[in-house]
Amino acid sequence: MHIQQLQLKNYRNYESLDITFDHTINVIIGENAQGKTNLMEAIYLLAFTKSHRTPREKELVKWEEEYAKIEGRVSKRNQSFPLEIVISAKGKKAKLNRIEQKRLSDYIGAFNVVMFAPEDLTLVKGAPQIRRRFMDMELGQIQPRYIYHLGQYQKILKQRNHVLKQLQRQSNQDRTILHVLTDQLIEHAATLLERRFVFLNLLRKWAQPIHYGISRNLETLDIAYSPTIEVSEEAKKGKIADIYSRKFIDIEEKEIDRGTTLIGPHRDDLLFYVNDKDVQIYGSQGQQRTTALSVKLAEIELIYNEVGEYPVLLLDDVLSELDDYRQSHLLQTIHGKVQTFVSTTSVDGIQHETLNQATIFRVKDGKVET
Ligand SMILES: Nc1ncnc2c1ncn2[C@@H]1O[C@H](COP(=O)(O)OP(=O)(O)OP(=O)(O)O)[C@@H](O)[C@H]1O
Repeated sequence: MHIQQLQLKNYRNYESLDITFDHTINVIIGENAQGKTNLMEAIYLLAFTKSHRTPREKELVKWEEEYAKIEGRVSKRNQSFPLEIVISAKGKKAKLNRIEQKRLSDYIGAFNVVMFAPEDLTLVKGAPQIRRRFMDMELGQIQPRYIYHLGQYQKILKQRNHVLKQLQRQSNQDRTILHVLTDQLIEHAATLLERRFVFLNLLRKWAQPIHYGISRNLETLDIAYSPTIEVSEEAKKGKIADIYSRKFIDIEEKEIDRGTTLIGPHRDDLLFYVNDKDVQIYGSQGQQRTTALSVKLAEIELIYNEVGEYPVLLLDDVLSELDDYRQSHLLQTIHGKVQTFVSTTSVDGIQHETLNQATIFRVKDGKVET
């Protein structure tokens, strides 16, 4: 899969841009605050319709302008098709093949991207929501239906929390609505959990040999899912739903007392173990980095296996953060098969072979020169 062309109109600090990319490696060089990450973000946005760094879409529109437009031409399975996102005060429109898609799940998945940015180095160490977001984004792009269930789950969760808050204030109220919402929540929670278990199994399968290789055969990696209920990873939706039902009955008084939903996929986490030790607690910074890199490289293979084509890889300001050995490993893994974008302030710290193979773009004040 490749992105062949990118056109921007009033996007961040780009007034107007039209560039074509190399199918192998594209290196984007520029001083700080010139627009390198903005360019990566625009490619990411074409895949997910969302920015990787802000939930506030207004920020993406160039200051003093009314709207931003991001267009891309992508080739997948020997076919080329256009993607378009327009953001304005009226909201966001996403077009696939020039046809507006009303539901996110009809758009996401057409173009697959894996981003590795400095904040991904906190995948292991950071807060649980970073790991949940990672699972949700990756699952969403290989199984668009997952996005539908996630959206429904979040909507019902909000309503349920609202009802729990009302009951907290006046606990002798009728609980019928709470029970209806609980059943609806369980339906989607069980689907999300079942799909996360399958995803985790695949991620583990691909990440383990990669981690072993990057650590020069010194470290084994394991990844575990940490749910809020006692359930086996092999459990199917029906069984998971039963366990949730029983647990919700058990904790009903506690939930009313706290005024919030205490169990469910929105509270789950992923745990990473290196040589059987929890790497979040005991891992060195190097081990945490290696784990994050292994997981990202595993995602590339996972998408290839699920979708049948390699995704586009965006390395925003991270290549020079990796030592020579990790860089070589990464470059060997992607060589000749993954279209890659590397952004950096300087070529120092980037291996010469990478630069020899690459097309170089220079970014200055929202303009790009090749
Ligand atoms: N909505 C916007 N309208 C106009 N300019 C914007 C907007 N949002 C961000 N910018 C500008 O974009 C620039 C930042 O670009 P970007 O984040 O791509 O930097 P970068 O080249 O990746 O730099 P660094 O190496 O520091 O990460 C800043 O000058 C910022 O003021």
